[in-house]
Amino acid sequence: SHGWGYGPTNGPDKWGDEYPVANGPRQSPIDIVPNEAVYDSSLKALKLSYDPSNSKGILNNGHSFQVDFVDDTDSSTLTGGPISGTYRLRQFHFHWGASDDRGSEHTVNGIKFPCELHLVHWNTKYPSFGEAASQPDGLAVVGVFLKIGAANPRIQKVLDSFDAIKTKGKQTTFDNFDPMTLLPASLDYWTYDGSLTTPPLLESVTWIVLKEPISVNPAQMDKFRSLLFTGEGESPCCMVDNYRPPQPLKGRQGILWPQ
Ligand SMILES: NS(=O)(=O)c1ccc(C(=O)NCc2ccc(F)cc2)cc1
Ligand SMILES: [Zn+2]
Repeated sequence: SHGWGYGPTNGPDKWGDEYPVANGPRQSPIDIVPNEAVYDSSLKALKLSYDPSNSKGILNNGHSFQVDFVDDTDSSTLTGGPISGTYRLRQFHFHWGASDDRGSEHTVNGIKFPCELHLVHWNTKYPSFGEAASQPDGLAVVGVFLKIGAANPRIQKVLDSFDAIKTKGKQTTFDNFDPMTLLPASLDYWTYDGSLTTPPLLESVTWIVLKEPISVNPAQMDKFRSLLFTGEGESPCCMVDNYRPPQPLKGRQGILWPQ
């Protein structure tokens, strides 16, 4: 079974064999300990401005599913917060567990959430996503925790597309979706310098993790677990537990939060 994944032979503990940066100084995710967070009055409020017409398609990439956005103009951007300049939205995706007791990548005081949303943005001072991904200030990912609670009507459109992308490599159109509708009421956040949480694990991400979770109900959470890691015609393997566990802080400045 060549290629990285989340199984016993190709999972997070094995990634360092092919991607030595896995043991680098600014790896993600991490455990967030609010009481150890450092106050930083220089931080600004997050400014997210998304154009729903930029949403393009939804894809099962064999590790998660992602909703891709047109990122050839500054029409869906992230500014403010801990970053300077303008970062463009490229895609969003999720990580989740086989059961509600796990699934998130970041944890809070060691607590795992059942799911975590990542909105991936790249710094427009670089010519492309791929170029930005290799720069220390190249990417900014907004992380949002999902908890089990009331049904979330906003996420239903995403879940309703799953029948069309059940297996690895399948994609379908996904028009006019505003990712703003997936965000909680408060944009209060923790931030730290980190990495991609999947290979190539590049240390180019300014992480911005929102404090307030959004909710989904158990049936909606089960819908995530109906996707497959495997391709059509392969013996099916449920797409679950596609999360990397927390990594060592390695002396990083604790989590900063805004005023
Ligand atoms: N879970 S996460 O939010 O940290 C994350 C976000 C994006 C990617 C990604 O784009 N990978 C492909 C990729 C990576 C680098 C490149 F240069 C090109 C493609 C991986 C992980
Ligand atoms: Zn992710």
